[in-house]
Amino acid sequence: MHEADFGVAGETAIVTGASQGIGRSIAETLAAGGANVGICSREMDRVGPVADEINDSDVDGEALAVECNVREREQVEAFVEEVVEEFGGLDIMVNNAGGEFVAPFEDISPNGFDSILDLNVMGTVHGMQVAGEHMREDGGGKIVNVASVNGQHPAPNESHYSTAKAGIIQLTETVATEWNDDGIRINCVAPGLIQTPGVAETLGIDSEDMPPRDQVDRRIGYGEDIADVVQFLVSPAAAFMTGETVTVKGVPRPGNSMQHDLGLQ
Ligand SMILES: CCCCCCC/C=C/C(=O)SCCNC(=O)CCNC(=O)[C@H](O)C(C)(C)COP(=O)(O)OP(=O)(O)OC[C@H]1O[C@@H](n2cnc3c(N)ncnc32)[C@H](O)[C@@H]1OP(=O)(O)O
Ligand SMILES: NC(=O)C1=CN([C@@H]2O[C@H](COP(=O)(O)OP(=O)(O)OC[C@H]3O[C@@H](n4cnc5c(N)ncnc54)[C@H](OP(=O)(O)O)[C@@H]3O)[C@@H](O)[C@H]2O)C=CC1
Repeated sequence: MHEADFGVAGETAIVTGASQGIGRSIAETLAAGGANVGICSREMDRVGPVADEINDSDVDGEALAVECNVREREQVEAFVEEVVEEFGGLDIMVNNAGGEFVAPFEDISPNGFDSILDLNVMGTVHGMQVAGEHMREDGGGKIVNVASVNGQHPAPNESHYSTAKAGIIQLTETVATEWNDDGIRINCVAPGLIQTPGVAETLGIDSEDMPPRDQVDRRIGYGEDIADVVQFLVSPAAAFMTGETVTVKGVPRPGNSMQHDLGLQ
């Protein structure tokens, strides 16, 4: 009998942008699955407590928090090095840190457009290249990049962000073909609207009374909806998947009454 293996126990993972939101959910989920997690954000005061919470809990995985801005190559190199030294290797890299502001195309300055490309695309490039070097030396690994449905479908006032997230999808597909022989699987997750502090800040959407996860319509997503798919993608169960983008958006946009109520379709 075949039994599906979604396990990550004993592996070492890095999750960027894990002081809150989707990244925090991914880190907590992987740690609960027994992986040791290196987590970062731009401020130790914000990411440190997440590591403390994991380490004070009864999950099997341990956490190490490091202050790191993913837009700075040297900081990413130092972050990855510290995690490799602490936990003795690197098996999983989740490039989650990202963000946006919402503005019409004509109002976005060159520097504004560049800041979103730099954070989302170059932040992912740094994470992939630095982690990839360690993984190649160790005989392989798994990388998951966090894109967005905005990289797949047009939406007004998201030109910079959609361009960046579409770039992440192409980056995933292209590098997956290059690093296959190194034993590195690279996949991408494209979330729909997920309830996070960043969404509350950027879009003003804070759905406090969330329906349960087993209800697919009339709700936006939980961080755990993305974390569970990330764990699948880095697990042995996804051994035959690389270069793929998995969309996680609940009921397809035209039918999701919650997203309609929020004025998003
Ligand atoms: C139906 C399904 C739909 C799903 C939609 C889901 C969408 C969710 C997307 C998410 O990513 S959620 C998480 C979002 N959270 C955040 O993005 C955090 C909040 N944002 C920020 O912190 C910042 O905007 C940034 C993205 C991190 C950029 O930071 P940076 O430090 O690089 O920016 P600044 O130095 O402040 O500015 C650089 C440049 O950008 C211009 N700019 C900034 N904000 C705006 C704006 N609102 N409108 C126009 N331009 C803006 C700013 O003026 C600077 O340009 P110059 O003035 O120097 O030319
Ligand atoms: N929420 C949603 O609906 C969707 C989100 N996404 C994507 O999912 C990812 C996470 O989004 P979400 O959880 O909503 O975002 P949040 O804004 O809630 O959290 C973003 C996280 O990234 C960290 N971060 C931001 N910039 C940097 C940086 N330069 N270096 C290191 N860390 C950084 C923040 O930490 P700190 O501020 O402490 O540095 C924070 O931990 C992003 O890539 C986003 O684009 C995609 C589709 C939909």
